[in-house]
Amino acid sequence: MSNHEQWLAEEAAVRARLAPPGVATREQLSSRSGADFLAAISAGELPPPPIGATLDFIPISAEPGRVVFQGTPGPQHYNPSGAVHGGYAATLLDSAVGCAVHSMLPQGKGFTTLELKVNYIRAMTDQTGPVRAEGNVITVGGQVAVAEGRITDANGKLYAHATTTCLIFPIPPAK
Ligand SMILES: CC(C)(COP(=O)(O)OP(=O)(O)OC[C@H]1O[C@@H](n2cnc3c(N)ncnc32)[C@H](O)[C@@H]1OP(=O)(O)O)[C@@H](O)C(=O)NCCC(=O)NCCSC(=O)Cc1ccccc1
Repeated sequence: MSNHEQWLAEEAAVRARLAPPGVATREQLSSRSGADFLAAISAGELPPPPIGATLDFIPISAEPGRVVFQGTPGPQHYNPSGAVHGGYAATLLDSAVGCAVHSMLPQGKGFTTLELKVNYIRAMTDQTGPVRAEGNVITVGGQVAVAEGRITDANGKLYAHATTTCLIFPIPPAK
C-alpha cells in the first residue's frame, strides 16, 4: 500500500468513528483537560467542529503537544488563480497549532489564536492528494503559548509552514 493509500485508509477509519459535526457545550469543554477534550472528539463522544465539514478535513491524531489534521484539497477549495486558496492551508494550520496548544491545557483553561503566520512554500492543487497539517507546541506559559505547524503530502513534500501565538485564559462559566 502506498503512503497515499495508507493515509486515506487511516482517514476512513477515523471518519467511521467520528460523531456528526457540531459544537460542544461550554460544560463539555470546561469539564475536561484539553487532551481529554480532543480525545473525546477522536472517540466520537463529542462532535468534531463544523469548520471541518465546511472545508472537508478531520482530526487524525491528538497527543499532548502534537495534533494532526488531514484533508484532500479539491476544486471546491480553489481561488480565482487556479490553485487552492491560501485560506485552506491557513485553516488547517490554525486548527493544528491551536489544538496542539489546547492539548497541553489543564481542565478549566481555554485558548484563542492571537496571531497566525503562514509561509506558503508551494501551491496545492486538486492533484496533490491527501495532506496533513501537523501542529507542535513550542512553549506553553500561564498566559501565552507558541506553536508551529507544517502541511505535507503523503510523500513528505512541504506545502506550508506556520507559527502561532495563542492566549490562554480561564474558560468563563456558561451564561
Ligand atoms: C512560486 C512560489 C511563490 C515561489 O517559489 P520559489 O521561492 O521560487 O521556490 P522554489 O523554486 O523552491 O519552488 C517551490 C515550488 O514552487 C514551484 N514554483 C516555482 N515557481 C513557480 C511558478 N512561477 N509557478 C508555479 N509554480 C512555481 C516549484 O516548481 C516548486 O514546486 P516543486 O518542488 O516543483 O513541487 C512558491 O513558494 C509557491 O508557489 N508558494 C505557494 C503559494 C500559494 O499557493 N499561496 C496560496 C494561494 S494564493 C491565494 O489563495 C490568495 C488569493 C486569493 C484570491 C484570489 C487570488 C489569490
